[in-house]
Amino acid sequence: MQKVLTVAGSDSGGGAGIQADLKTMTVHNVYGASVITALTAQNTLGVQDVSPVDLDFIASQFDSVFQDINFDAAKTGMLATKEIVILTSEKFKEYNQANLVVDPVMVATSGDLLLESTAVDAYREKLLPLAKVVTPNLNEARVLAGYEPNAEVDPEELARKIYDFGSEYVLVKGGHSNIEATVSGRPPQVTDILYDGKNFTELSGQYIKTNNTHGTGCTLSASIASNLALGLEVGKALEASKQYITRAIKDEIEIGSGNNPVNHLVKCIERGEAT
Ligand SMILES: Nc1ncnc2c1ncn2[C@@H]1O[C@H](COP(=O)(O)OP(=O)(O)OP(=O)(O)O)[C@@H](O)[C@H]1O
Ligand SMILES: Cc1ncc(CO)c(N)n1
Repeated sequence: MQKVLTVAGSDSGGGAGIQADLKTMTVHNVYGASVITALTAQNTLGVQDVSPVDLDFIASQFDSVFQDINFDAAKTGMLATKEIVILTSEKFKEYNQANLVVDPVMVATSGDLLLESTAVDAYREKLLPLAKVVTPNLNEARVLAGYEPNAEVDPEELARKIYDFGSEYVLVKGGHSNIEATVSGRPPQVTDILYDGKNFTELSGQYIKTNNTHGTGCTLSASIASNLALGLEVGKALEASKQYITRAIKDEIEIGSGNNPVNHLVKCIERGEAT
């Protein structure tokens, strides 16, 4: 069985972070393991508290899993502090991890901060050079590229600037763009752009008008890592993952009274395997 590692924070509410990643890996039929970087007290309404895990203990988790298990792919999510970004980069380098997907989580859907601002340089200098794919949303892309979070910048320009930090591919996600204002007469689409240093490829899917997008980014990056582990090349992995996240958003589930999570199990349900 293919094995995938997630290095991320715990979401007690179960919609994002480690919990989203392991569910997503499971429905992709790959084995998921985890290094937990931070604990969040969180639900569909927001993040009530955050406690980063002690740095030495994060290092112990890395050594435990890497000394025993060879991972076909890995992903990072919430890394919380500059020191955790640096440690994570060092461990991936030390253990020569291939197929690394970096989701540079900075802010939760609820608006709560999940990364200290001084960690951005560590992402640029240490982690991005090790990544196969980096998957910023528009705000994260602006910050990584050195702009203000709300600056009006062409996503292709952002992708070019981020590519220069050394990842093999950059996926700038379009989930937070003003989609409805840009469509005329055709079903609204949400488009992510993939850059490989030479060409741009658009990945489009149906836009779903909903606030229930808690965990979309985590779920997408866990799906990409799973598809890479299964042997798909990057373009095909992203196409499959885009289809999966669109279906997971569309299949709304009622969990709490705030921004509900996507349905990570949608693939299972469609295959009739969930029951
Ligand atoms: N309303 C929507 N309808 C359809 N697809 C969407 C919608 N919102 C986001 N997506 C898709 O979900 C994926 C994740 O994108 P998004 O921009 O939401 O990530 P994110 O902001 O990192 O997520 P998170 O809010 O979990 O941090 C992308 O493929 C994006 O196109
Ligand atoms: C633990 C965690 N990681 C990532 C996100 C981003 O959605 C979140 N809300 N919580």
